Amino acid sequence: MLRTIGLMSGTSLDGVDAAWVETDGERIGRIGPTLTLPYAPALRRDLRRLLDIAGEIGPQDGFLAGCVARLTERHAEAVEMLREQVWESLREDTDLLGFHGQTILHRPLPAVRGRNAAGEAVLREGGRTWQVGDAVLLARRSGLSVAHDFRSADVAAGGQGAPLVPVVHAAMAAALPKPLAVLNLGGVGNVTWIGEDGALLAFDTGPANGPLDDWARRATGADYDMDGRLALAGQPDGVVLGRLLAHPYLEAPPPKSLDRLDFDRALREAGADALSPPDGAATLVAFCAACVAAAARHFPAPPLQWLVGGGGRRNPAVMRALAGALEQPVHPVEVAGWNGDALEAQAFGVLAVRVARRLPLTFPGTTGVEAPMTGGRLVGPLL
Ligand SMILES: Nc1ncnc2c1ncn2[C@@H]1O[C@H](COP(=O)(O)OP(=O)(O)OP(=O)(O)O)[C@@H](O)[C@H]1O
Ligand SMILES: CC(=O)N[C@H]1[C@@H]2OC[C@@H](O2)[C@@H](O)[C@@H]1O[C@H](C)C(=O)O
Repeated sequence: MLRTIGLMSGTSLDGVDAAWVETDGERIGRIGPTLTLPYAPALRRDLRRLLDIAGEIGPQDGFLAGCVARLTERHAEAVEMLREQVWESLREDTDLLGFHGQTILHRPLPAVRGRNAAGEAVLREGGRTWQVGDAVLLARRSGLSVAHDFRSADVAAGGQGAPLVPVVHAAMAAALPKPLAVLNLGGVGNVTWIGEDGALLAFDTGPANGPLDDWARRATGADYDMDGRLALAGQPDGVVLGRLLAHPYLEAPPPKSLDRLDFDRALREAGADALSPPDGAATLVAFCAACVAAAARHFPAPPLQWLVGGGGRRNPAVMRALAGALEQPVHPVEVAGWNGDALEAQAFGVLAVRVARRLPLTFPGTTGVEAPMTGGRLVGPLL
């Protein structure tokens, strides 16, 4: 087994999650400490701007380079701090880092020829997914090998490039009763369905906290709707919700995945901007839950239960809406003994070892690739 630190900077742009895990890429051994280092407001703002301009800039862009340097530095700090904690608690060091980086653009090839996930006609150009972060600098700063660039080989092979975590969900859920649905509610939502025979089906459900965070920021100036207070004070608007529910992404069969901004236009066109702050928040919460219910219609068989990870499980308005929209029991992943804040970071530790061992990262049932595919790249000292 290798001792890894997985590092995830998610679509919420709130900071870097880091987690220590011992693993051979297939099984999980000891699970060590985890931490989250938030980004300074200025970096958060600049990363948010990067998402808006990513389609128009190239890899040499000066603004991008400045952001990447600050982002990588924050990751290096997270590694340094976590290694200290691991040494204090376990007297262990680390062999390998799994560095996801920050997705600033995600436009995989449409799964259906000539149509994007929203059903709109598009030219079938080469697909593209872009995670930024300087793996060479992180390897130099830490003195460790770094696995990175986890998604681009899959997209180049015609896959969706996301989600990647399902194979790790399946490993963690080995002893749990199936069928099982594991839902991650980050900026975007994604679900992993695991069948009784271990079959995997995984895809992005729709927007989750992303639009809700943007809404809360405009309405209250806060980074997110703390404890769902705004949403719990409002009522979902039936007309706006009805328009959103007609979005073709919901009915489109998997494989499918989303960019953090993919629904912004649909939300504007549905008239969400005209709603009061509480009703707008309640409508976005209801839509997030309805997207998950729509996702369940693509499952081969109903799950026995839903395990929910990611920041969305901390929002009581979201959890209440999910319980109302889904037919099976909904629990935070903690009921299975998992850590819902660190799950993605832990997964990138496991995926890093899969990169090093050339084990597949993606599968026909997860990203739609034709056959199980390896991916990712390694830099730094040889293992
Ligand atoms: N107490 C809380 N009340 C309401 N919402 C919360 C709370 N805590 C976290 N959140 C939500 O969770 C979000 C962060 O979730 P998370 O860290 O899972 O996202 P991420 O990993 O960046 O996204 P992704 O999984 O899409 O990459 C916050 O932006 C916020 O919307
Ligand atoms: C392109 C990209 O970064 N996608 C993320 C995003 O955040 C949630 C959802 O959209 C998921 O598909 C994916 O992340 C998780 C970690 C994954 O790949 O499994």
